[in-house]
Amino acid sequence: MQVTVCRTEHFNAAHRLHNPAWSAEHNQRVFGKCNNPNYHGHNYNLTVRLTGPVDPETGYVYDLKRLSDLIKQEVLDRYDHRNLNLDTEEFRTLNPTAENIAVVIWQRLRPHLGADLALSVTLYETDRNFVEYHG
Ligand SMILES: Nc1nc2c(c(=O)[nH]1)N=C([C@H](O)[C@H](O)COP(=O)(O)OP(=O)(O)OP(=O)(O)O)CN2
Ligand SMILES: [Zn+2]
Repeated sequence: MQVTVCRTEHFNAAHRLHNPAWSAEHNQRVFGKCNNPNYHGHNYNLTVRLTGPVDPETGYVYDLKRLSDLIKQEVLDRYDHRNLNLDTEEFRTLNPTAENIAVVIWQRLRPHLGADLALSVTLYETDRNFVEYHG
Protein backbone atom coordinates (compact mmCIF):
# COMPACT_ATOMS: atom_id res chain seq x y z
CA MET A 1 0.00 0.00 0.00
CA GLN A 2 1.57 3.28 -1.16
CA VAL A 3 0.56 6.59 0.44
CA THR A 4 1.77 10.13 -0.32
CA VAL A 5 2.67 12.54 2.49
CA CYS A 6 3.08 16.24 1.72
CA ARG A 7 4.69 19.21 3.39
CA THR A 8 4.38 22.83 2.24
CA GLU A 9 6.99 25.43 3.12
CA HIS A 10 7.58 29.00 2.12
CA PHE A 11 10.55 31.18 1.26
CA ASN A 12 11.14 34.66 -0.14
CA ALA A 13 13.92 35.23 -2.64
CA ALA A 14 15.09 37.67 -5.27
CA HIS A 15 16.22 36.69 -8.76
CA ARG A 16 16.85 37.83 -12.29
CA LEU A 17 16.20 35.73 -15.38
CA HIS A 18 19.07 36.30 -17.77
CA ASN A 19 21.11 34.43 -20.37
CA PRO A 20 24.64 35.90 -20.54
CA ALA A 21 25.12 34.45 -24.03
CA TRP A 22 22.40 36.75 -25.39
CA SER A 23 22.30 40.49 -26.06
CA ALA A 24 20.50 42.82 -23.64
CA GLU A 25 17.73 43.24 -26.22
CA HIS A 26 17.23 39.52 -26.68
CA ASN A 27 17.16 38.95 -22.90
CA GLN A 28 14.56 41.68 -22.58
CA ARG A 29 12.47 40.19 -25.37
CA VAL A 30 12.48 36.70 -23.85
CA PHE A 31 12.37 37.40 -20.12
CA GLY A 32 10.59 40.79 -20.06
CA LYS A 33 10.24 42.31 -16.58
CA CYS A 34 11.94 39.22 -15.06
CA ASN A 35 15.16 40.43 -16.73
CA ASN A 36 15.22 43.62 -14.62
CA PRO A 37 18.97 44.22 -13.90
CA ASN A 38 18.18 45.19 -10.31
CA TYR A 39 16.38 41.89 -9.62
CA HIS A 40 12.86 41.34 -8.26
CA GLY A 41 11.37 39.12 -5.59
CA HIS A 42 8.90 36.25 -5.25
CA ASN A 43 7.12 34.62 -2.33
CA TYR A 44 7.81 31.01 -3.25
CA ASN A 45 5.58 28.22 -1.96
CA LEU A 46 7.14 24.78 -2.04
CA THR A 47 5.29 21.48 -1.63
CA VAL A 48 7.36 18.32 -1.21
CA ARG A 49 5.60 14.95 -1.66
CA LEU A 50 6.93 11.58 -0.55
CA THR A 51 5.22 8.40 -1.73
CA GLY A 52 6.01 5.08 -0.11
CA PRO A 53 4.80 2.25 2.10
CA VAL A 54 3.18 2.92 5.48
CA ASP A 55 5.39 1.62 8.30
CA PRO A 56 3.13 -0.77 10.27
CA GLU A 57 4.80 0.20 13.57
CA THR A 58 4.52 4.01 13.29
CA GLY A 59 1.70 4.33 10.77
CA TYR A 60 3.95 6.85 8.97
CA VAL A 61 5.32 6.93 5.43
CA TYR A 62 7.76 9.55 6.73
CA ASP A 63 7.63 11.73 9.84
CA LEU A 64 6.39 15.13 8.60
CA LYS A 65 8.36 16.91 11.32
CA ARG A 66 11.51 15.29 9.95
CA LEU A 67 10.50 16.32 6.43
CA SER A 68 9.97 19.90 7.60
CA ASP A 69 13.41 19.90 9.25
CA LEU A 70 14.99 18.51 6.08
CA ILE A 71 13.39 21.18 3.86
CA LYS A 72 14.52 23.85 6.31
CA GLN A 73 18.09 22.55 6.26
CA GLU A 74 18.37 21.99 2.49
CA VAL A 75 16.17 24.77 1.09
CA LEU A 76 15.02 27.51 3.47
CA ASP A 77 18.35 28.04 5.23
CA ARG A 78 19.93 28.35 1.79
CA TYR A 79 17.40 30.40 -0.18
CA ASP A 80 15.11 32.32 2.19
CA HIS A 81 15.75 36.09 2.03
CA ARG A 82 18.57 35.55 -0.47
CA ASN A 83 19.33 36.82 -3.92
CA LEU A 84 19.45 33.52 -5.82
CA ASN A 85 21.76 34.87 -8.57
CA LEU A 86 24.25 36.53 -6.22
CA ASP A 87 24.05 34.62 -2.94
CA THR A 88 24.00 31.00 -4.09
CA GLU A 89 26.65 28.97 -5.90
CA GLU A 90 24.12 26.93 -7.90
CA PHE A 91 22.36 29.89 -9.55
CA ARG A 92 25.47 31.90 -10.30
CA THR A 93 25.59 30.13 -13.68
CA LEU A 94 22.17 28.42 -13.82
CA ASN A 95 19.23 30.67 -14.71
CA PRO A 96 16.95 30.70 -11.60
CA THR A 97 13.69 29.91 -13.39
CA ALA A 98 11.01 28.08 -11.43
CA GLU A 99 11.90 24.93 -13.42
CA ASN A 100 15.59 25.10 -12.50
CA ILE A 101 14.88 25.95 -8.86
CA ALA A 102 12.51 22.97 -8.55
CA VAL A 103 15.09 20.59 -10.07
CA VAL A 104 17.87 21.88 -7.79
CA ILE A 105 15.63 21.49 -4.74
CA TRP A 106 14.75 17.92 -5.79
CA GLN A 107 18.46 17.13 -6.22
CA ARG A 108 19.28 18.55 -2.78
CA LEU A 109 16.54 16.51 -1.04
CA ARG A 110 16.92 13.19 -2.88
CA PRO A 111 20.16 11.96 -1.21
CA HIS A 112 18.58 12.33 2.24
CA LEU A 113 15.64 10.01 1.51
CA GLY A 114 15.41 6.22 1.34
CA ALA A 115 15.21 4.43 -1.99
CA ASP A 116 11.68 3.20 -1.11
CA LEU A 117 10.37 6.81 -1.23
CA ALA A 118 9.37 8.56 -4.47
CA LEU A 119 10.01 12.30 -4.29
CA SER A 120 8.23 15.09 -6.11
CA VAL A 121 8.53 18.84 -5.77
CA THR A 122 5.96 21.51 -6.64
CA LEU A 123 7.18 25.10 -6.65
CA TYR A 124 4.78 28.05 -6.83
CA GLU A 125 6.55 31.19 -8.02
CA THR A 126 3.34 33.21 -7.99
CA ASP A 127 -0.26 32.29 -7.18
CA ARG A 128 -0.78 31.33 -10.82
CA ASN A 129 2.67 30.12 -11.96
CA PHE A 130 3.91 26.81 -10.67
CA VAL A 131 6.08 23.90 -11.80
CA GLU A 132 6.39 20.25 -10.81
CA TYR A 133 9.40 17.93 -10.88
CA HIS A 134 9.15 14.21 -10.24
CA GLY A 135 12.76 13.22 -10.89
N1 LIG B 1 8.38 28.68 -17.74
C1 LIG B 1 8.59 29.78 -16.99
N2 LIG B 1 8.05 30.94 -17.34
C2 LIG B 1 8.26 32.03 -16.57
C3 LIG B 1 9.02 31.95 -15.40
C4 LIG B 1 9.59 30.70 -15.05
O1 LIG B 1 10.30 30.56 -14.03
N3 LIG B 1 9.34 29.64 -15.86
N4 LIG B 1 9.21 33.05 -14.62
C5 LIG B 1 8.68 34.19 -14.90
C6 LIG B 1 8.89 35.32 -13.96
O2 LIG B 1 9.99 35.11 -13.10
C7 LIG B 1 7.69 35.52 -13.03
O3 LIG B 1 7.24 34.28 -12.52
C8 LIG B 1 6.58 36.18 -13.77
O4 LIG B 1 5.76 36.78 -12.86
P1 LIG B 1 4.41 37.45 -13.32
O5 LIG B 1 4.37 37.56 -14.81
O6 LIG B 1 4.27 38.68 -12.51
O7 LIG B 1 3.38 36.34 -12.93
P2 LIG B 1 2.00 36.51 -12.17
O8 LIG B 1 1.37 35.15 -12.14
O9 LIG B 1 2.21 37.15 -10.85
O10 LIG B 1 1.26 37.55 -13.04
P3 LIG B 1 0.05 37.50 -14.06
O11 LIG B 1 -0.76 38.65 -13.64
O12 LIG B 1 -0.66 36.20 -13.96
O13 LIG B 1 0.71 37.69 -15.40
C9 LIG B 1 7.92 34.41 -16.14
N5 LIG B 1 7.74 33.22 -16.92
ZN1 LIG C 1 10.63 36.31 -11.28
